[in-house]
Amino acid sequence: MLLLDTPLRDVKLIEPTLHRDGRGWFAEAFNARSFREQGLPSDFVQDNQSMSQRGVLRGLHYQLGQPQGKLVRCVSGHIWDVAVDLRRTSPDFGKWAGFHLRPLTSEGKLQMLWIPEGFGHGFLVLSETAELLYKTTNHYFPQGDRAVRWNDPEIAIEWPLAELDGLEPIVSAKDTVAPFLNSAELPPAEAPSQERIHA
Ligand SMILES: Cc1cn([C@H]2C[C@H](O)[C@@H](COP(=O)(O)OP(=O)(O)O[C@H]3O[C@@H](C)C(=O)[C@@H](O)[C@H]3O)O2)c(=O)[nH]c1=O
Repeated sequence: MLLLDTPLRDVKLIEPTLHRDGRGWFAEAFNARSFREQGLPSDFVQDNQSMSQRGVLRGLHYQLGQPQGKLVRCVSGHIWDVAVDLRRTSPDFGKWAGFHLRPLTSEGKLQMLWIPEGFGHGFLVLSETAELLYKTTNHYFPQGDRAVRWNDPEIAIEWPLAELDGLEPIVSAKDTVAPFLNSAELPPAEAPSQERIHA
């Protein structure tokens, strides 16, 4: 398994070893021991799966109280995934990075994105449909469910909207009215690792 740095500190691309043979390929998409050895969390508690149509834009989401680190994998279609650093004390606060995710990269690699607790997460679907699988380090906590506006000019994410050929992004009612970063209720300054609730 390879762990690759990205322009955002602590956000990593993960490439599990892919074993090809005459039947196709095999990979350990997640191995708790390998994750621990690389200094990554291995105690994921929830697996989420979502399917979206072309043009769907979900985000930018995060949770207060029970922050979620997310291990994101696109298992069908093509998405552009984005992480925004919402850790107030981080030198990268407010910075974003975007990643094209597909079941396999153009070089035939399996690639996942690790987004730690304290980041906002979103994605745009560029194919007719796309399915996302992601593991989380904490359970869904509806009372702490929060979003920052996907097109906040202060964050200035360069969403690849031109790839939608004129289609307007499809955004949930909740995400359409999400606050901008300057008025959003953000996670506490210190990562509350000891307060993480894995009930
Ligand atoms: C996220 C989530 C939602 N739900 C329910 C609530 C609601 O009825 C329905 C759809 O929820 P949402 O509109 O919040 O789904 P969605 O917009 O897909 O939210 C997700 O977006 C991406 C970008 C993330 O990073 C995720 O953590 C999550 O926030 O599913 C759960 O039961 N468990 C969960 O873990």
